[in-house]
Amino acid sequence: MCSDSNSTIVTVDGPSGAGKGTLSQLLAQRLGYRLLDSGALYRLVALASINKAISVENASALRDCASTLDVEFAPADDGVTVILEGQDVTAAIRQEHVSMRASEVAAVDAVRTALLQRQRDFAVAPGLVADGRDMGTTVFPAAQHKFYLTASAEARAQRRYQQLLGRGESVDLAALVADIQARDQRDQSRATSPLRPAQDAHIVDSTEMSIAQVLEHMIDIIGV
Ligand SMILES: Nc1ncnc2c1ncn2[C@@H]1O[C@H](COP(=O)(O)OP(=O)(O)O)[C@@H](O)[C@H]1O
Ligand SMILES: Nc1ccn([C@@H]2O[C@H](COP(=O)(O)OP(=O)(O)O)[C@@H](O)[C@H]2O)c(=O)n1
Repeated sequence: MCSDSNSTIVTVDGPSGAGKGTLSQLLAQRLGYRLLDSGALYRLVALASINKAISVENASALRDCASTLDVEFAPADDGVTVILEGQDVTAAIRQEHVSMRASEVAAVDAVRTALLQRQRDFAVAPGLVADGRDMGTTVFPAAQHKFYLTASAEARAQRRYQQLLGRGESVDLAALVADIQARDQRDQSRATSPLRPAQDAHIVDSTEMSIAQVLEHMIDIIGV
């Protein structure tokens, strides 16, 4: 199942704005584990499909796009630089229209299948923190520690709003709430690997918790 059986896997799934990326990065640093941002892979397929004018109905072209993605994740001072076909797309893949397209291409079966082994290959010793929607259910069902991070839709939209403003993107809060609801709905209702907690996941609702509190709670559960 895992590409390296000496790898301890921690999965962090949940809806948009729940804090998965932030907490996964902090956990990976604290534990000395590698990080998989699986959402970035779906965002890359989305951006590549926009650049190549591939429609979301064209499953075979999307599959080809996903299976031939020429991507590099390069460590940087402020996180990770994402390079697609030689271009730095770190900021481009976080734009709101790319988020929406990502959830559309993520509903295409052939895209999910094409990305499966690529995600599993991230597992190396001593461990991996995997951030996404189906890490604990489909990609790493045998993971040792599974989390499902959530928060109220209002809190998640507010967090995302502040985050995008901070990056200098002009955003409309009402439109953002609608986008997040549409993505949640699409992610939860798709046929393959829908967003839902794994049976053995710890559910953490961070609506009333700070980032530091969530981190300590997760570390307590992992028991290190
Ligand atoms: N518990 C929390 N309290 C306040 N802000 C948070 C909390 N968790 C995350 N955030 C902030 O919310 C925003 C979205 O978090 P992020 O980790 O990108 O979520 P996700 O990966 O689940 O979409 C970030 O700006 C992050 O700093
Ligand atoms: N494991 C994953 C990760 C992301 N995705 C899709 O990719 C989109 C973007 O994921 P993301 O994790 O970068 O998004 P945010 O939670 O950061 O908003 C999601 O809305 C999902 O549709 C998925 O289907 N499966």
